[in-house]
Amino acid sequence: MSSRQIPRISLRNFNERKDEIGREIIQAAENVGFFILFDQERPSQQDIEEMFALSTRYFSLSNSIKSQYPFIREHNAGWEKNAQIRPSTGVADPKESLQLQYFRRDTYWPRDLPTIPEFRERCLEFMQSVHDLSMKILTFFAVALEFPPDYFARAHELSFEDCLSTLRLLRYHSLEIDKDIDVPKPKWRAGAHTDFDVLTLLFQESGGDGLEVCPGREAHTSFALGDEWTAVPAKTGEITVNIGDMLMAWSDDRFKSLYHRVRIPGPGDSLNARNSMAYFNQPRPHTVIQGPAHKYEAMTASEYILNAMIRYYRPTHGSEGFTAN
Ligand SMILES: O=C(O)CCC(=O)C(=O)O
Ligand SMILES: [Fe+2]
Repeated sequence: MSSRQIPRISLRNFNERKDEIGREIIQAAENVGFFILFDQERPSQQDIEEMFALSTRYFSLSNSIKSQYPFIREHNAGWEKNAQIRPSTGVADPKESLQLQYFRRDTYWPRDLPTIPEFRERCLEFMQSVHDLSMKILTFFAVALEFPPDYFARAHELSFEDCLSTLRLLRYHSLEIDKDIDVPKPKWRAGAHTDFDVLTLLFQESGGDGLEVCPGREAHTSFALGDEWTAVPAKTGEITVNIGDMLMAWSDDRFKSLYHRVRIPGPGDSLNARNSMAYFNQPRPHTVIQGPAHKYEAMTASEYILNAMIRYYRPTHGSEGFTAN
C-alpha cells in the first residue's frame, strides 16, 4: 500500500475562500486525480445521512419490486444485482445498484414504491444539491482550462431534456453470512476501473473502508498503471471527488482520471454491507469534447460514451485488476 496522501480540501466559507479552494482543487486534480471535500454547506451531513437511510430502505425491498426497473446497458440506467462484470476481474461485483439518470426521471425511475412513496422526490432533491456543488467545482476547471467560467455548467444543465447526469445508489453485500462457510470468496467488492464521466462525487459511509486508487495514469486512452494502491478513507458527510475520463480528455490529459477499486474487508474490518452513492456528471450528448491544446480529435459526449462502453465492456487479458472498467 502506498503512503501517498489523498488531498483533503475544506469548503468552509466558500465564497470568501473561493480562490484558495480553486487552487487546491486544480492542484489535486493535476497531481492526484482524487480529493476529499468537507465542510460543504450542501449537501449537508444530515442530507447525506438521510439519503443513505433512504437508499437502505430501497435496497431492503424485494427483488421482484426492484426488478420492475431492470438495468438496461444501452441506457446505463436501472437496477442490477450481481450483474456488473468488470473486465479487470472477469466476475460480477458482489453488489446491487440503482442508476437514476436525471432526464429519465419521468419514465425510468421506480415509482410508487411500497413504504417509500417519497423516494423519487428525495432523490431529485439530493441530485439537485449535488449538481449545484458539482457546478461550483467545474467552474474552477473551466477557468483553469481558459474556457468561459460557465462552460461546463452549460454542458450539464439539469433543466435540459437530455441531461445525462446520473445518481447511482450502491450496496455491496454483507459478507457475514458466508464467513464460516467454505465457499469461494470474492476478491473485490468493485473491480478496478476508471469512470468515463467528467467528474464523480462519491459519498462513502463511516465504517465502509475499502476504496483504493492507483496513481500514475498518463493518457485518458491508456489502461495502465502501476501497482501502488492508496486507501481513500470512508467518512459519512465527506465527499470523495474523482476526475473521469472525459475531463481527462477535455484537459488534454492534464487532470488525471485514475483507476480505483473497492477491496473486500481485511482482517479486523467490518463484514457488514457497504453502502455508497456516486453522482456522475455527464455532459449532454451533443457537447463537443476537445481540450484547449487539441491533443485529441474533437468528439461528442455521445461518441465518447459509446466508445467507452465498447472499450470497457470488451474482455481484455491484462494481469488481474489492471485492465479496463
Ligand atoms: O462504492 C465505491 O466506493 C466506488 C464506486 C465506484 O467506483 C463506481 O460505481 O464507479
Ligand atoms: Fe468508479
